[in-house]
Amino acid sequence: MSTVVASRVTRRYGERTVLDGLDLEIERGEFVALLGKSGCGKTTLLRALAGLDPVDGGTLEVPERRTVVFQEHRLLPWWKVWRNVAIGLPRATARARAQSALEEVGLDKHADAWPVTLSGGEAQRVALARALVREPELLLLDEPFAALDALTRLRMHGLVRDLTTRHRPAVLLVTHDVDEAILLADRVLTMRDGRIAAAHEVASEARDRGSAPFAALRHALLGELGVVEPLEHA
Ligand SMILES: Nc1ncnc2c1ncn2[C@@H]1O[C@H](COP(=O)(O)OP(=O)(O)OP(=O)(O)O)[C@@H](O)[C@H]1O
Repeated sequence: MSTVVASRVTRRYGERTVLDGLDLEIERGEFVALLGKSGCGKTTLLRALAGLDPVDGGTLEVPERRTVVFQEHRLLPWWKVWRNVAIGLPRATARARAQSALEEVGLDKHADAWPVTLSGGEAQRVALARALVREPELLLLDEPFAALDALTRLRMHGLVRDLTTRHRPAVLLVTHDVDEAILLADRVLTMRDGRIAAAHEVASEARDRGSAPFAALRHALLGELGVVEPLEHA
């Protein structure tokens, strides 16, 4: 069963058509990564799915319980960490639920800290806890690791994989990082001319960075993105 069904979605900014009859389905519990050249409309699609921006045409079916993690953590500086996680939760259980979400991202000891005292990676883990505490059916990730250093990013990949395997939301990850897309997603999509141009299922062998399937998929994706020439006999 699909959690997300986008059908013939269009979005225009003035003369420019950014989404042009786009179709997309995401199954329940499926992790989908979306790649595409800068400015091709990835964030526009994600924001439409989040309900943050309208569309001009087509239909969108998305679950009520959906949350977004952005590139920047967007924690409120005047609230302690746990309160940031607990925003909008019923008061009686807020602290306990926030605490357990923070435990899941390894930050329960920071529950009473102020956001300003956290590192970039820690703040982004709090943002993840804040998203997951709501038990979303759809988790939208808009380049959430892009601003992190390489080592922290790798740790975040492991964490996100663990968390999504445990909670099983449908996930749409917008990223520029081809390796990240392959390592995290069940399916990698590329976007071009306002539509999904290609879809690749990721075989479990391809999640090994040293493997031939990883290299082949990486090359195919970079070819689709116009970064390398496609292999003639791929
Ligand atoms: N509010 C807006 N008003 C006018 N044009 C916009 C607006 N938001 C986005 N655009 C344009 O729509 C196009 C798609 O933008 P979008 O942010 O969705 O691309 P993207 O694929 O996420 O890019 P990037 O990878 O660089 O983040 C761009 O050309 C952008 O300039």
